[in-house]
Amino acid sequence: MTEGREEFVVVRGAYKRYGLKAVVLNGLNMTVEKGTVYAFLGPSGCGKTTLLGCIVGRKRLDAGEIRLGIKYKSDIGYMPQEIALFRDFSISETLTHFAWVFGLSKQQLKKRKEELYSFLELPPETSLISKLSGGQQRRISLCVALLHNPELLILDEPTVGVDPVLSHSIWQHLKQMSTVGNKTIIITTHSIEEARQADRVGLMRGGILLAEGDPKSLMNQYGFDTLEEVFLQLSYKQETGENFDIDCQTVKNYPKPEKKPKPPVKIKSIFALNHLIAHFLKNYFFLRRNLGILAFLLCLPIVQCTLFDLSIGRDPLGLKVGLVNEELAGEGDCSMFTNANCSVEYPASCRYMAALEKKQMKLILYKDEESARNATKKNEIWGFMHVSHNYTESLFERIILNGGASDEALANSEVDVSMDMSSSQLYIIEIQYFITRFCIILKQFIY
Ligand SMILES: Nc1ncnc2c1ncn2[C@@H]1O[C@H](COP(=O)(O)OP(=O)(O)OP(=O)(O)O)[C@@H](O)[C@H]1O
Repeated sequence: MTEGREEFVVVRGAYKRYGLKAVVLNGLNMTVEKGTVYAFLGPSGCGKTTLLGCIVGRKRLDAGEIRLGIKYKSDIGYMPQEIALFRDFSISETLTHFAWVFGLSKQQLKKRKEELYSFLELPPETSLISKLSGGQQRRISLCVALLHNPELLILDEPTVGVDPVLSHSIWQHLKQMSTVGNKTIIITTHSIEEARQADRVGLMRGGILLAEGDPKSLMNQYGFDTLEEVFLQLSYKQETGENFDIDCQTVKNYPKPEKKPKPPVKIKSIFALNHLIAHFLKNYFFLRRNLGILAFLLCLPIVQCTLFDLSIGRDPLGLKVGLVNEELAGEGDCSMFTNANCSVEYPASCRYMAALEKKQMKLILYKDEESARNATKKNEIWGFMHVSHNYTESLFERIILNGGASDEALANSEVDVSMDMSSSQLYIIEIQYFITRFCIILKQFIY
């Protein structure tokens, strides 16, 4: 520890495993001071990315503690190892989207763009991310992490695929950010040569930090001229030491706290307008380039509504329905009445039956309720209706009370008509008609 420097990232007794056996962090301790560049060195697969994921709150430790000098996720600039960019966007669209995510104003974005473009040597703004080389994409990813000038920068192998001159310039810029801007930076790298430029290095292997300190002191302490030799020496010591398991597959006494430690950072607020706009912009940029998908998305609700209406939105056709018409003494023969407009002679139940037949229901007459019920049980009909003997009378009473009614309302009125059909039967009708209609429409599409 350097005297007078504040601890900014503190990891104590960090444990993390995937599944039950693959222990990746095995009680790791690490300290990063404010305003320094910390290089995190270790062989591939030793758990560097996992630890960084826990620091930024993407992953959770099984046990241990991480303390940060910041509270919120938005104070971190994180460049993941994988290229997490929208491939369909141009560079300008990508930066505009992330500027909204970070809540930058137009002027701030313009200023940051000018600064970052000059030192990262980025391609023209209109270039599509998908058309850039791997190294160029990584530089855009780095640019995004630096965009909001965060207090803590976590960069997972930022210089992979970048030429040595640019890599040197990136390191110089990061060092300047830490000394002038008092920013704290953690970088993972495989390059021991690069790591020498850092203020402090952490050498990780087998789920723990073998050593940490400033590169020169480490080399002095172990009596070597290069960090590589220091690392080799420490690795050798670790392997020949007791209780060392190279793959960390079995760890005795793996801690099992009652609760997993909480992530070290929180989000500022669950709802933020700038995030909503960023999300909207993301979709807008995407759809602007994919007009086919836009057309499909616009048409989908129309197609869905049409299909829904065609399949279950209509009246069932050809439904066999029983009818017990007490008004006509169970005969249901309407031909003996004169069917003239406004004829008081013509029974209302006859108009009712005519209206149902117009709806293409097949009316089957039954003399009494008993026989209609039996037919329903035998599934000969879907259900039956019961028209009471004073249907016309009560209907007229109602019409007089309501001050008159149209002929159609009269015919469609359901006064005193009971329908005997269980709700499960109604559901079956709906489903049956839905399937039939759907199959018909599908057939039309196929042929
Ligand atoms: N989600 C996961 N599920 C299971 N195992 C995982 C998962 N993520 C990582 N691992 C394993 O954990 C170990 C550490 O992975 P991690 O990515 O942290 O290593 P690393 O040191 O960053 O490697 P590299 O330098 O190659 O990027 C690896 O053996 C990896 O296979």
